[in-house]
Amino acid sequence: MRLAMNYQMQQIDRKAIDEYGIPSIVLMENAGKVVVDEILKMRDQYQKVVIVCGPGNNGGDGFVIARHLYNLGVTVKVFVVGEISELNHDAMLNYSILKKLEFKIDEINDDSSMLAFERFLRPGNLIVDAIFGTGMSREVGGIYLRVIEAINEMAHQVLSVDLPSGIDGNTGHVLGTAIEADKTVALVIPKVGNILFPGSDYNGEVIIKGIGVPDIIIERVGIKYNLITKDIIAPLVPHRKRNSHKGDYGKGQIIAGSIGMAGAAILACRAALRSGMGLLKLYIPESLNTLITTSIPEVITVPLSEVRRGVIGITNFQKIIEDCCWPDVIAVGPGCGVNSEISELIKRLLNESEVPMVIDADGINALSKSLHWLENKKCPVVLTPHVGEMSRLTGLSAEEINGDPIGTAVRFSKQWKTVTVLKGARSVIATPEGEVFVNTNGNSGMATAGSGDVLTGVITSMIAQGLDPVGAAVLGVYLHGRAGDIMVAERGEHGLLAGDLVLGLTKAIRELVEA
Ligand SMILES: NC(=O)C1=CN([C@@H]2O[C@H](COP(=O)(O)OP(=O)(O)OC[C@H]3O[C@@H](n4cnc5c(N)ncnc54)[C@H](OP(=O)(O)O)[C@@H]3O)[C@@H](O)[C@H]2O)[C@@H](O)CC1
Ligand SMILES: [K+]
Repeated sequence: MRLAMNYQMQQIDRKAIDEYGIPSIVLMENAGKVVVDEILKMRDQYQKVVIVCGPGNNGGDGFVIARHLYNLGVTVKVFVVGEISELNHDAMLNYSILKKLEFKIDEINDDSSMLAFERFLRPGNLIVDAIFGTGMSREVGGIYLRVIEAINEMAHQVLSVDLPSGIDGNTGHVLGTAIEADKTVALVIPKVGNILFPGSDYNGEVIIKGIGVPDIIIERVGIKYNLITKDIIAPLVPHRKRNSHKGDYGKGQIIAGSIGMAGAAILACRAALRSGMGLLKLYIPESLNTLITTSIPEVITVPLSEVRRGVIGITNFQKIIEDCCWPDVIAVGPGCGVNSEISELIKRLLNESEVPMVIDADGINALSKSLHWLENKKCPVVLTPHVGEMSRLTGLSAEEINGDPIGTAVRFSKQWKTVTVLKGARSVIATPEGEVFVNTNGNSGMATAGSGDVLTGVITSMIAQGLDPVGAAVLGVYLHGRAGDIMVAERGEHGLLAGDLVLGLTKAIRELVEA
């Protein structure tokens, strides 16, 4: 599903209205009706609905909602923040209909009207926030700020129309203050502000509802951002034929592990095999061989001589490079440690190998000192940095990256021609062409050691099974998050281990296959 910024939503509206002749008032009517459907589903949770309207079309949606609820016999009260005379055309039209129905509509524009409004912010009243949507253009101030803060302080249940007022639909940033909604009905397609943090915390549950805009109009706007949903994921899951053998499910090569970090190698391998890879070779320092083969007998280990205890020596590189025509994919980095040997190996693999490469963890750290190596790469590269690693790659602060995760990932991918998986509570996958996929599943239990190694294993596995690097990254991130959700539902968030995610993976894949 596409994910829009405000201006793209406005382009969709304009195309629907001007080029396809769908009157704006019809779109507003549809918008109001789909929100009413959601309000009716909550019927046992309120006695009265209090609708707070702003000056634009978001407010216009609010008036439509009021009319339909009134028709259905629900007790409704309507407020306009600011001056009724400043309502825009369509909002004014719907306001006028309400007036003809002898609705009493009050303005909130001074201390006494503010006090009168606050009396409605009590238990039993559902507050509908129709103040601002995709037209938010600046920081909230004045009477708007007072209204939003009063709602946050006193209201018991709030439903936002399209976006919580005060959230920037382009970024998810809070423009001064914002409504803390329990539920948000996002219209047509979700906006970035419905999905990214901190906005996501203000949206509550997000419900996406169409309002009769044909898909072709949305496609013609050329949006490059996507929300990862099952409709994108389902076709990516590798098919398993009854009459098949392990060679049909790909061969992978993982270079991982060092003394003290053998677990990273084990987790990446388990995740790769548990998500369906046919054959896997793990290249490890020889002193880890016994430990690894006893922990995970299904993997073929290639023990390599060490330059010093637990670190693969440079003399092995020729063997790894010669072997690199064997697999369908190479992953390098989990638990390798930061050392000049691994840096040299990555440089040579980038220069000489033509199979797709997944670079994670210490591989990323090695690369961050010499990003220009990417200029000479012969293979597609997937990088999977978390915010700290992205900071090392770009020189940006964590705050700057968190403030613009999509922009950061897109700029990096375009500059270095990589598929970039910027991991976080909303992982962002960006392609060199500027396409973006945002993932929303997963939970805070997954913020645990080894979680990234599992993701590397899944993405590597999906490339081995024939997916292109972008598809593998998208499916891998989704499955990883879903595995976390499944396991947390069973065990709770606090004690989730990365190893649990490996178990969850099989369940997440099965869920998709059986759907
Ligand atoms: N277009 C369509 O066909 C459809 C749109 N739909 C609905 O419309 C919504 C978008 O409507 P919209 O474009 O009118 O913008 P909206 O969010 O109502 O606010 C704009 C108003 O707020 C004002 N304003 C902004 N920031 C402010 C601030 N900080 N403090 C004070 N004022 C501020 C701004 O003033 P201005 O910037 O012009 O000075 C302007 O007056 C969309 O989210 C969806 O709900 C649906 O009905 C389906 C059909
Ligand atoms: K709103």
